[in-house]
Amino acid sequence: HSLRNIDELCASIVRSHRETSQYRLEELQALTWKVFSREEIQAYQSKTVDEMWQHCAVRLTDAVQYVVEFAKHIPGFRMLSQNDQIALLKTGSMEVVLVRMSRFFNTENNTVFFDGKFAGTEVFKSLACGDLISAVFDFAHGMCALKLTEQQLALFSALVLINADRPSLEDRGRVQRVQRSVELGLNHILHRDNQDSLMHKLYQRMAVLRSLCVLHMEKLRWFSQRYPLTAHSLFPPLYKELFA
Ligand SMILES: CCS(=O)(=O)c1ccc(CC(=O)Nc2nc(-c3ccccc3)c(C(=O)c3ccccc3CC(C)C)s2)cc1
Repeated sequence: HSLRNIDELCASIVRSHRETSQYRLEELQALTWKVFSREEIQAYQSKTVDEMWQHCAVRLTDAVQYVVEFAKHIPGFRMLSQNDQIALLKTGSMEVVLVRMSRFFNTENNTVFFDGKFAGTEVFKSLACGDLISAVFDFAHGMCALKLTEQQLALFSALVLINADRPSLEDRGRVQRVQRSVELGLNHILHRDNQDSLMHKLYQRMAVLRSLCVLHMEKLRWFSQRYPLTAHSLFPPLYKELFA
């Protein structure tokens, strides 16, 4: 890998991240003061469990669509077989959504961007999965503490996605080669920013992400057993394809 290749790799991943982010950082930083009123919070809390799950699943699926676009522009991702691309997205897309969402987390009042405003954990009460919600908020706090730049976040997101340890990969070797080049890119960016120490913290974040997504799948299984109609007919197809 000549330095030129690594620079080009980083540039294309950063460009793809920028072009597939639903919201720009400055856009949402201007919105952090917009929180939900008592009446709006009441309205969310009086939704039934399946209404709120469906409401969130639609937004989550929207965010996942952008991550699929991001993946398609990562050099080497399109060279992988269709099955391997799906396998990586099946397990990685939710993780990248969580990494991206943590950019729009207001640590001052512990709120996350949701439905156009910033929501505290109480907004999600009717989901009946408080442990998942608090784990997501804790993860977002941890990510904010690292104060990643958009470029570092772009390379980290690509590394979260291109993971050769994912289950049911056909050509693990080829995924390893793409993963290795993305790792070199992230190392290069962190070294250039004089933040080599961030690398091991980012690997710790990846371990937390994996446990978060296991929790998400467990809750989804619990939900679809309890509300089979909603899960099978009202959830967005992509959500079912990737998470069910
Ligand atoms: C991701 C791209 S982005 O531009 O950063 C972006 C783009 C769009 C938005 C707006 C948005 O859709 N926010 C959502 N927030 C939450 C949420 C919810 C509970 C706690 C914390 C955040 C959503 C979820 O549905 C969610 C997310 C993680 C785990 C669990 C769930 C609940 C599901 C499984 C029923 S959707 C925010 C940020």
